[in-house]
Amino acid sequence: MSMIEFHDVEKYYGDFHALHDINLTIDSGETVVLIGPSGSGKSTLIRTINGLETIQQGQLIVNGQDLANKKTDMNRIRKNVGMVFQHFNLYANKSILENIMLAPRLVLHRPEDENKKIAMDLLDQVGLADQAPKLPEQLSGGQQQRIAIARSLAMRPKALLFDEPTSALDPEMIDDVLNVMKDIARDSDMTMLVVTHEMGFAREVANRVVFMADGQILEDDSKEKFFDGQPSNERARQFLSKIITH
Ligand SMILES: Nc1ncnc2c1ncn2[C@@H]1O[C@H](COP(=O)(O)OP(=O)(O)OP(=O)(O)O)[C@@H](O)[C@H]1O
Repeated sequence: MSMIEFHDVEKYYGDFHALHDINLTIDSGETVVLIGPSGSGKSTLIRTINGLETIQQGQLIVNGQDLANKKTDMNRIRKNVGMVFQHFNLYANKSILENIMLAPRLVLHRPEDENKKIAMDLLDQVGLADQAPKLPEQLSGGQQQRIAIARSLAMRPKALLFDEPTSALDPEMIDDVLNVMKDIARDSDMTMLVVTHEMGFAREVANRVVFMADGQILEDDSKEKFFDGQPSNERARQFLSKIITH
């Protein structure tokens, strides 16, 4: 079953044509890595999926709902599709535990005891149970990003979108975050779309690699074809050789 379907999607920022003729289907449970040069439209594409950006043409179906349909309930989409940002976006004046418990309490009306148990289990899963009472600023960037992932998971979404989750982190913190993401990809039936230049992550857990440039999808391959058989698109090949040698 498909979780996300783009059909002939076009997106403009004013006169600027940011997404051209996007056709992409992501099945439930798949992990797809989206790569491409800076400014190619990766963030724009990922942000259309939970309605942070609107599209002007084509059809975008998420969890069976057509986002162009005015009757579509965006809150329901966002309950099912979580997002992890480059800069964590934690609530600065709330404790780590409260950051995780807030949305399930307000949106899902999850009972307090159950909410706390789920939050503590998630903190344990990301290796940060001892940080529960602290404020975000007392944690490192890598720890904050693991909290942001736990916060998304607390909503029990069907899909998680990651927009360059490790690119604001010091190098020594990147692996801890990637390991949490790899565990989710391997051990759950979550659908994951990940914008990242971390090709080790793609090699280990992605099902597919999608390459974008100039607002278009130029390559959409299985991981095996992308890394072993080489992408057929020349720009994708060049991009791959650059990021892997650097
Ligand atoms: N709100 C906006 N208004 C106008 N133009 C925008 C807006 N957001 C993005 N753009 C433009 O759309 C293009 C695609 O941007 P986007 O952030 O999606 O690319 P990206 O591939 O994610 O880049 P990066 O890897 O640098 O984050 C860029 O040329 C950018 O300048």
